[in-house]
Amino acid sequence: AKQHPPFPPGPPPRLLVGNFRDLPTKLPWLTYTEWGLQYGNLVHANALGQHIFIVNSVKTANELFEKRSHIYSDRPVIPMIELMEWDFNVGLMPLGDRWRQHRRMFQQHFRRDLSRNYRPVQMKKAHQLLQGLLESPQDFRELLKTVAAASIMATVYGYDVKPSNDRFVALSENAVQKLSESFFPGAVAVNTFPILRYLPSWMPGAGFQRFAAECRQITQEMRQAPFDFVKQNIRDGVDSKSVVAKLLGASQARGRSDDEVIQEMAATAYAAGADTTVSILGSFFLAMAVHPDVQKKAQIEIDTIVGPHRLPEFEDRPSLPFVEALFREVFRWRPVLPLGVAHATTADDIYNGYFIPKGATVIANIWAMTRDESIYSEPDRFSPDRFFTADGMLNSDDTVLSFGFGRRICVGRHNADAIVWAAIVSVLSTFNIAPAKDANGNEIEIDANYSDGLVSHAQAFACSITPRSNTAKNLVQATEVSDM
Ligand code: HEM
Repeated sequence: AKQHPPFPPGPPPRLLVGNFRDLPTKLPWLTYTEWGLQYGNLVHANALGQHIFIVNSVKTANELFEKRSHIYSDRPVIPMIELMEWDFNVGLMPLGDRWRQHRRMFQQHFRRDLSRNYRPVQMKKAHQLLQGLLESPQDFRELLKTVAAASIMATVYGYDVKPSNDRFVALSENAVQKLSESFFPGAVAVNTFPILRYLPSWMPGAGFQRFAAECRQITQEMRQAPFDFVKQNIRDGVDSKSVVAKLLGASQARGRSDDEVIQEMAATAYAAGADTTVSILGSFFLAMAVHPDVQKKAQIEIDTIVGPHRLPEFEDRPSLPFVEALFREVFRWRPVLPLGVAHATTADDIYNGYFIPKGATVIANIWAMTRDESIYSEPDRFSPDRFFTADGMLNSDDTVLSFGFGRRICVGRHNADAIVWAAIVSVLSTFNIAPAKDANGNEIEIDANYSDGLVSHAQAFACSITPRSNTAKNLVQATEVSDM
């Protein structure tokens, strides 16, 4: 074998299995962050011959994923994804023409300037969230799922999701659920290190083949059903604005039939955008329930700028710096995908004298980056004030690390940014979020544990959600009337 520079430091490998047994299966980002403190900003591990690199600082992430994006933009191969026919998802695709075509299609409809077109519909969905909170505040978690699904379905398919038991949402949830089930057994290690799927003992048997066949059928239906809905609407002359309608129009104008790619792209928007949005909004509710002082400060800002007679609009955003800082802090405090989505290398590389081979899995430990004490003092504390300069101006730290890096950076981020801001500002302006009380009137302490998995969620917690005032209540009710 040819000589190469050393690998970066990491936990000492064992005979044959390497670090396989060191790989954490519970909240792995915490262990990786400890490894970072012990070994450095770039940690090397080796599981059964697969090289894994963990990037623990923003600086190293920028050096590798951004400046050397020509090397660090592939995805690790996941054979089971293909078996289930989930490989239509651009986020899981290896680099190549197919990825480029899909990514371009997303780009064309979700880039920053065009994302503005979706704002009215997103604000409307945020207002529907308010109506839901008024009617059944105890169901807020379900309502967050609805607002996330509804904003994407409206944008992509021009489809208005029903408040409950919506058939397209059920189809997609089912398919996404199957996808995450497929990550078992050994869930987290497998999510993070897809190569482990090659392990003979984990090789799926006939049961798995049946499971895969079932998945294929569901994902097929998930792509087809809402797509047919759009086609029907186009024939009826009632949809020209949804992403799918526009893509179909453009492809027809070029005399092409791109139905399949369009279906795939649309279904991916849901798979990538719904659960992630639910997670960040859940963290917002949690943060507000435990930090009444922060909530109050944001509400005072909104009251001062927007006044009591209307709800906030996107145009208010630049005038609401504290809400902006709060928005940034939610994303920092609880990054949605604490380990991002794994990248892979397409060539050998040397960084700071260390060797990173072609085909390695490279993980952005976003959790560690958001806990970096040299940038964020007392990182576990929820404090929007950290985003202000000494003279009270919003600072320039506006990169949302939660959206990932380089050529693979979240292609829906402008859309996500808008719906999350719209929901946050709308809720703050009209509701108070507080811990729930028990029968004796004592506050129930909130247990803020987070789930494992690619997308991490706050586990169920109770909170009290009440209108801030009668005026606020009236405003919420009034939006309902105008939507009818
Ligand atoms: C709060 C909401 C969201 C978060 C936190 C989030 C986060 C992420 C992250 C971490 C990645 C991987 C980046 C990397 O590889 O470095 C990603 C990729 C992606 N996201 Fe998002 N996302 C969100 C919402 C959305 C929405 C609403 C859409 C669609 C409209 C979307 C579409 C995608 C797609 C298609 C990819 C794959 C890109 C590729 O591999 O080339 N995301 N997202």
